[in-house]
Amino acid sequence: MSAVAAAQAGTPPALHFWNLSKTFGGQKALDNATLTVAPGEVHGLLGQNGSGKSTLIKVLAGFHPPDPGSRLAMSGVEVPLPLAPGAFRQYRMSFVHQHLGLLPSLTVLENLLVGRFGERQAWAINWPGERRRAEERFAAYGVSIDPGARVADIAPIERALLAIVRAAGEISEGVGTGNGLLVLDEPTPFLPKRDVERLFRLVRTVVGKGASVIFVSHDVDEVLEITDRATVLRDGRVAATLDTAGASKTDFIEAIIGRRLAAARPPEPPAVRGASHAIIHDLAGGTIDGFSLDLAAGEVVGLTGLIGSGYDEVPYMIYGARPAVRGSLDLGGQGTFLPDMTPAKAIARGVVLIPADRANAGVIGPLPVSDNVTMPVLGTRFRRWLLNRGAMVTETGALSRRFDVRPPDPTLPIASLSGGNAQKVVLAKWFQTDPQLILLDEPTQGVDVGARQNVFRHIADAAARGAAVLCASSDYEQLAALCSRVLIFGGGRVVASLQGAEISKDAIAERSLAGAAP
Ligand SMILES: Nc1ncnc2c1ncn2[C@@H]1O[C@H](COP(=O)(O)OP(=O)(O)OP(=O)(O)O)[C@@H](O)[C@H]1O
Repeated sequence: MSAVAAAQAGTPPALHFWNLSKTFGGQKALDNATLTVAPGEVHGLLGQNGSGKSTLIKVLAGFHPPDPGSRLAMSGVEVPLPLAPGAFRQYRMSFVHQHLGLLPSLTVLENLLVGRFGERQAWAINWPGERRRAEERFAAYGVSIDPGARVADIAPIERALLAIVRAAGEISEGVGTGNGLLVLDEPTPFLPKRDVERLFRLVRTVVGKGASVIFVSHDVDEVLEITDRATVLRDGRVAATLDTAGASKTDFIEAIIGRRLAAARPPEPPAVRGASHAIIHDLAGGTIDGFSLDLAAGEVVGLTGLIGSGYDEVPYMIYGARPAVRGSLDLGGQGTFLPDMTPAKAIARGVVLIPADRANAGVIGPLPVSDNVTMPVLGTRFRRWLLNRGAMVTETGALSRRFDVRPPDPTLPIASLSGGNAQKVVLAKWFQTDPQLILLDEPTQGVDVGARQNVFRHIADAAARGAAVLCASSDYEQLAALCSRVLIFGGGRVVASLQGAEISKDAIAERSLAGAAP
């Protein structure tokens, strides 16, 4: 039965939140929100960075207590709030977060059983029997993964499928009323587009077995493809609940950003200009086998390809964060042998890296935004021998406003910002140094459709001020919006190059797939 048909037939919703509010330090992250998920429905949860999506999920997981007066019912039965941590299990809920929660050094089977280690000693587990059960479980969900493989050795898509099968298993083995609810909190940004379809097939199998799914995402195309309905949050309130089949991409974007799409058109790619500014010669290491590139000042060059093609290793090797075995970087006439490069040397030469994994590599969570932002320019913030904290906060406040960080309060710990706003802080932190060479890895991952334009503008501005930009990304639309040249990798080498008017989302996709062909 379809979700809408079930709702009409009077079946109680799998989940019904109402009067849901959550206040942090006087600010409402959720403001009287309502969310209704029908049985067997895939329900999208969308909204700009900081709109309250994660807060809602964390209330459900028992991580945040909501404000008094908030109400929740599961399968028609009211549930007392706040939920205790872990209590979600007794309501047949399970969560898959972006980082999947797997232990890479353990096998697939051990990861499936890890929850039982608390109940039983490892020796008391019947491993051959469990392996058979795991194979049956994978087969029931149409997934093929070797239970004996180490999680570190399987592909990212297989890790995502494993995490979902594990979570779906927790639901089906759980007790309580209803058929269960699986929460997928941005499960796709680390996946190449080609693999997302496999993940969606699994989601359809999960709902086919009767469970409901909440799908949190910034990707409107994916939401249009996989959801039955979607709720859009804006500033903690519900801006719209849309029936996906009857809604267009424009309807979604308008509900998310509260204005028409026209204002959100990407900027024209900057034209190539100027003489050589950064020359990378014969870089090799990891998957990369001989990469050379001559970048002009003001040029934005994209690097892409399928997973495993090596394009995403290039920025880290130039920065000295991954070992190179040969190659050189000539920047403004000064040469560096890349096997000797270190991040400290790179920064001293005006090279900055904005990593994809910013939670681990980009910021120090417990420190205030101002401390994080000041790190690269700390030497300029001393007055006599004392750190001028007042200037730090004032400068960071101005930068936060320029980069549209919300809320623009430099004294907040960066861990309390939403994911997309933390990304804007990382950009502000490095762009203030007026770098010569900017290395980006998935610069708008987790950034909403509105703020994405802002990030593009800052990258284009930095290029216009004379920096050269190298941007590794699997988001072809983003590359088409940003770059004057796109290099496509296959097997560690550049296999195709697109320039100017040749660049489009479809042309990049086509060349990437061709690059992977034997
Ligand atoms: N622990 C916290 N302390 C203080 N404020 C918080 C905390 N967690 C979230 N907030 C604030 O609540 C608001 C909603 O944040 P939330 O993380 O729910 O947004 P989001 O929609 O998930 O954003 P994103 O798409 O960027 O992940 C933001 O203004 C955020 O700064």
